Amino acid sequence: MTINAVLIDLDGTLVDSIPDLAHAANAMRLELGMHTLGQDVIASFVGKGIDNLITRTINASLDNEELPPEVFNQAREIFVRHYHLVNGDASTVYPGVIDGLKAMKAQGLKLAVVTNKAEAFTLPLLTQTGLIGFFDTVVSGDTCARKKPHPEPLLYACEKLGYPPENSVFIGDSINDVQAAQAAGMPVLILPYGYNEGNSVQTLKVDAIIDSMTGAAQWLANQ
Ligand SMILES: O=C(O)COP(=O)(O)O
Ligand SMILES: [Mg+2]
Repeated sequence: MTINAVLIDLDGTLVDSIPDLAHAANAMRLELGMHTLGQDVIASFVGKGIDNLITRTINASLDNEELPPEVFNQAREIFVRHYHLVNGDASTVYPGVIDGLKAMKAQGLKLAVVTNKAEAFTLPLLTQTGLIGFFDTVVSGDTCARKKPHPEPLLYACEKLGYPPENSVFIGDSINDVQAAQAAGMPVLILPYGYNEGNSVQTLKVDAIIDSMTGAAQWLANQ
């Protein structure tokens, strides 16, 4: 297998962004007169983009039952206002990420971020964490018409990098990444420390579960 391009998820794979997401989600609940939720509960709501996180946080449930439009729009305005204020402040780059990305670059691989996070939050977070310089392209949750688990953003990233899915790999942390990669026809590696909507990654059928980005770089070097 010849691998030329690596597509990488952001939240739960490159950056632990839960403290800031949970802060904004709870600030939204407080402004709406609701009690706060635990950070681990909010972490289980992350994965399908911000609109989904807002709905799940208001419902205090993963089931994502649709909110009346006026409730959703008010909640979204509050969440976005708070998340813009704190995005990146308490988020940290996971151990092994910088060395792993350096090793992938040294192997001559092209790198892309493919995240469900909206671009208005993705680019500042990648800039603030110093990660942006590693990537040849960034595909955010609102870059294409559809998000992961749809394959469209992955296929778009492949096109931008100039390599087909057969010569690309996806590295992520959740079922949304696995389904998108498999629908796009590319191998998928999973890192177990992120957020998989509250489920163990051991349940996912993937090419490999690898403990860090340096391990992923090693796996790529062995292909
Ligand atoms: O925004 C989300 O829900 C998750 O973002 P991710 O695709 O980078 O994990
Ligand atoms: Mg993720």
